[in-house]
Amino acid sequence: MGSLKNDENPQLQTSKVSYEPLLYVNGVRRVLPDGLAHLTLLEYLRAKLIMGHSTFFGAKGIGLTGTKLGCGEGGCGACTVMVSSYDEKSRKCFLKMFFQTLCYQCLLSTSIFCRRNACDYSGRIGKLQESLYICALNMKSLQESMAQAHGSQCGFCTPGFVMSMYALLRSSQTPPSEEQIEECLAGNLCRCTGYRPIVDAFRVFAKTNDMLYTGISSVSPEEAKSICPSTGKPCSCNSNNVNDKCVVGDNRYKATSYDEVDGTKYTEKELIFPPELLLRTATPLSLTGFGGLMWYRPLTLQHALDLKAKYPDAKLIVGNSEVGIEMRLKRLQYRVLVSVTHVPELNVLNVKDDGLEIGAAVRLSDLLSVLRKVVTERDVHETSSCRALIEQLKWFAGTQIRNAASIGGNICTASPISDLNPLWMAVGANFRIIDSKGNSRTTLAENFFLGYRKVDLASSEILLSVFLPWNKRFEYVKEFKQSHRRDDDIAIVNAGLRIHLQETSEIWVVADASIAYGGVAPCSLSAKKTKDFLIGKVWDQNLLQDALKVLQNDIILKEDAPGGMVEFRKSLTLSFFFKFFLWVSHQLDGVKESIPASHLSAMQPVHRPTITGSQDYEIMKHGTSVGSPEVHLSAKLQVTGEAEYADDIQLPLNGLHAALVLSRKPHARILSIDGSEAMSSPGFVGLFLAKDVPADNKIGPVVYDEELFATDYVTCVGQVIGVVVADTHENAKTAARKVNVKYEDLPAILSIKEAINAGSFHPNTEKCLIKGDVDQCFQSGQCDRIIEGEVHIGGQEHFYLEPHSSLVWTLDGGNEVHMISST
Ligand SMILES: NC(=O)C1=CN([C@@H]2O[C@H](COP(=O)(O)OP(=O)(O)OC[C@H]3O[C@@H](n4cnc5c(N)ncnc54)[C@H](O)[C@@H]3O)[C@@H](O)[C@H]2O)C=CC1
Ligand SMILES: O=c1[nH]c(=O)c2[nH]c(=O)[nH]c2[nH]1
Repeated sequence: MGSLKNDENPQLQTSKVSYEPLLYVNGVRRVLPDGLAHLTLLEYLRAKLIMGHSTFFGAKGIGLTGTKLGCGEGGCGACTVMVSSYDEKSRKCFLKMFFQTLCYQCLLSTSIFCRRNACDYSGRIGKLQESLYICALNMKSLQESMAQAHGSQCGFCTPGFVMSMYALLRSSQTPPSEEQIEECLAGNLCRCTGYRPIVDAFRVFAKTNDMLYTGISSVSPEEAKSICPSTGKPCSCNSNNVNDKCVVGDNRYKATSYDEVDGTKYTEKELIFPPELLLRTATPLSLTGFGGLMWYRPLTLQHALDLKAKYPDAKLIVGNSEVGIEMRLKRLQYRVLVSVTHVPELNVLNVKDDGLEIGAAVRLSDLLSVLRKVVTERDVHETSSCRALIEQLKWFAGTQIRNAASIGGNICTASPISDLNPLWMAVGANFRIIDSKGNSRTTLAENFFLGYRKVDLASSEILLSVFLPWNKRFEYVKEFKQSHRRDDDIAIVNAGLRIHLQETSEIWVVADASIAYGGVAPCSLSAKKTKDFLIGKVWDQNLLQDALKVLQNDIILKEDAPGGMVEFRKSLTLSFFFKFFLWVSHQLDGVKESIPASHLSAMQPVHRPTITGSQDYEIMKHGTSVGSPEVHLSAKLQVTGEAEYADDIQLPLNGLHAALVLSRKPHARILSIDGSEAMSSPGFVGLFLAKDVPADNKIGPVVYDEELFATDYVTCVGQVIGVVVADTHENAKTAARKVNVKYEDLPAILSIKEAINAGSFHPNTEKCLIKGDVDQCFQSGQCDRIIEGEVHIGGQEHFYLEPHSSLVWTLDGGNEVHMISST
């Protein structure tokens, strides 16, 4: 069992408390065996038997496969679980479910939940009523609504959506608004439905005019006539007759109204927090994991600092949303992890006379709540920075990440596209740093970021807190972020801008300024020349033009800057400043009058109204389901998490895992393949290459023109060269990476342009589809408009959800092969 070594904390030598890491899952008490600190909660929850790397621990897993492993990096939401926590401050012996208790389990080390109550999503509706301490009625309503509204298609993302929505409902005192529902779903991706049916399924629970669902319209009778009975919305069919075109049958899904599901019940019914966890005194923890991993959870700052002194290379973790990715996807190996989630000094949120003190382990969603409160309580001029942070946090990843990720984690990761770091720099935040001997120092955020993921922290130091000063009168702060999409996406360029103005003789003069950008350099970057230029200048239209010229030469992006889109990114830096200038000017008497009317729209924040969508279709009644919108047969299984996917099927006890050996070259000749290092890798069982394929190595859906395993040449990165088989998936992946392939590089053609120049065309180009005569059409003079130009479209990376996996077994001594595969 996990235990704190007594020499590390004398206080515990006499203590009689249990040191076992404990969690309750769906109300069932689970003690985590030691040796599993390398596992994620997802792995623990999903496994029926827990296998270590080449060691069978014999530990019993839970087998709750309703929670899915999707992207594994905190982007898709398929692994969402609900985690209940007890509010120590209010000292109430009952649980209140907060939205911030929703966590990405796949990124969190199991033991983080030792004093928390993880509520997984799995099992039938009936089963849920028994096993959950929560009011199952509303979970059931959500599931029903999701199924009936056609909100699940492949169903892989469905449990994650239901959990996000359920957490919102359980933590809301009043029915949530449509905006809140959309916000809570921003961290969940769906690849099939296009979201409309999902949002429709959940909108039932919003506090809105639910005419759509109840049929009781608030619109005038005339308007009501144009409401399509098929979609419930105004539509082109102009029908109000269920037998007309674009009309669904009587048995179409009638979504339940908020009143029908009795939305008040879930707030009335208290959640039960396991009494054992309530009474239990938190204990420091020391656990081990595979490969000599040591995982600590200190309860005091001193203990955390002692650990840092003892293990200078120890990684502090809070949300683990960065370290988890580094260890799992980037294969970085950290021997010692120190989870500082329970260190009080790192969790402070103190509103002081001169500003806000924020502990480094404070979660982003907790900061957001405090900032929202502060802006209602303090003078408006003092909270310009707070409002900028609130806006930026709204677009920072998804809610699940914001509930887990910490301020310090974001700062110390020093990502070049961090949303918050340019703001900390702009607002003049101070970072308080403490070393393992207890000496502390402060540094300006502006001076903290030294290079690519490099910060001003010695190995003996940790970030203790951030100090956010209140704003002065006529000090304005604004945030900017441009990403490919608004929700749950990383920035292309982001920025924090601050200006302090002083009024002298009816003109506004710049007293101080700070301009910081992300996404333009290896780390967040201050536009220092622009700042120097601005100070002392009069804030008017002339300043704008001159400042843009200085800025252009201040933030330099080379043509081959990593991240590409150089011209676009350069223009973003300027346009952010332009918008900032307008936004500030608009608040200044004597300046706002000079803003041309045509520029006013540039100040408006982007506002996306809540999603609406409708589908017009014709019901063709054939006496069968064909032609009518039936709930599909798997829907019930999918919404309850019972549907079994290839990855959910438990392997037989001695089942083996395979991982592919992939080409790392775009075009090369294979000179040799050496598997010796892989063979000595833990758990290795076999390596199979082209020469081992007993039949034809050629495959293809129609024409067999691809090699199963590359023989002499590879023609793209990721081409399959072979397969390694091992006792666990992790071991198979590790061994596959150790297969040493020697290549001779050959010239690679990487774009269509290069292919045209090289005359390199696909051999089957005679098979092409032609419709009409394009040249004749252009020459006919009948085209309204002819637009000419060139468009280059890059590859589109699909954000993966269901992993590609296959389960294969043989019968009859290998003569009969069975296979289940994700499609
Ligand atoms: N996976 C995802 O989808 C997303 C990940 N992120 C990342 O999540 C991070 C947010 O924080 P967490 O999850 O809490 O990070 P974490 O627990 O993974 O720690 C991140 C880094 O910060 C260091 N660190 C944390 N607290 C520290 C402290 N007090 N003193 C010194 N070093 C400290 C850690 O050692 C580690 O190197 C950000 O770095 C961001 O890059 C942000 C948004 C989305
Ligand atoms: O500062 C960040 N904001 C995000 O929205 C995000 N998303 C992500 O993966 N990393 C980060 N970092």
